[in-house]
Formats: sequence, C-alpha cells, structure tokens
Amino acid sequence: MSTEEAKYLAINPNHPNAGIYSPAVVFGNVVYLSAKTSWIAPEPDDIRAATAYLLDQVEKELLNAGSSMHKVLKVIVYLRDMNDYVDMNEVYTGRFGKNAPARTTIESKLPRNSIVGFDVTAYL
Ligand SMILES: CC(=[NH2+])C(=O)[O-]
Repeated sequence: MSTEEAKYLAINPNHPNAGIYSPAVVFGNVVYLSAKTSWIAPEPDDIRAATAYLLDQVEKELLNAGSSMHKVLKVIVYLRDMNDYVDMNEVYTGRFGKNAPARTTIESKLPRNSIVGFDVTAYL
C-alpha cells in the first residue's frame, strides 16, 4: 500500500468544467493530464489551429505540474474524423522533443463535438 498522496492541481474557476475534473493530477512522479479537447480552442473547427493550441495548453499544464513536453510518456489522440490524421500529425510532429512519446490515435465522438483531443501522461 502506498503512503503517497495525490496532488490535484486547481482548475481555472472560470472554466466551464470547473468542479468536474482537475486539469492535472500528480501521483509519485507521474503526471496525468485531463484531456484537452478542441472546444476550448479559439478556432475549434480548424484541425491544425486546434492541434497547435491544445498542444500549447498541454505544455502549459505540464510546466505548471513540474514536468515538460520532454517528459511525456504516452499520448492518446482522439479525432472526430480520422481524415484529419495527416494534418494533426504535421502539427504534432516535433512538439515533444527528441524522443517521441508512445501514442495511440482513436476516432471517437468527443465532448461538445470537439474535432480533436489529447490525453497526456508524463513524469516529473
Ligand atoms: C474535456 C474533458 N477532459 C472531459 O472529460 O470532459
């Protein structure tokens, strides 16, 4: 049994999902980010702009949690339409440093009809 406590990072109180989930949870030296989905992006229906924006948000959350894009272990990418795979990859490529994290990409319905979402796990 672990004696470690999880640390739940605070969500912006103005975020529409405040109170539902934490943006990040740290347990031991592992950081679990809540999925970032494109309804929060300024251009929510543009796959390239939304991908860039969400990966910027991922980077901010990781830095806030004491991690970084270079310490990402696993990414799950959710696409509403797998036809966006190439455009998403072109923006995604190179965002995580020299060693690309493990990744799974799934076509899926997403909250608020988002076109893309990123679920990231990293270490400290
Ligand atoms: C957007 C998100 N992370 C959720 O679970 O609704």
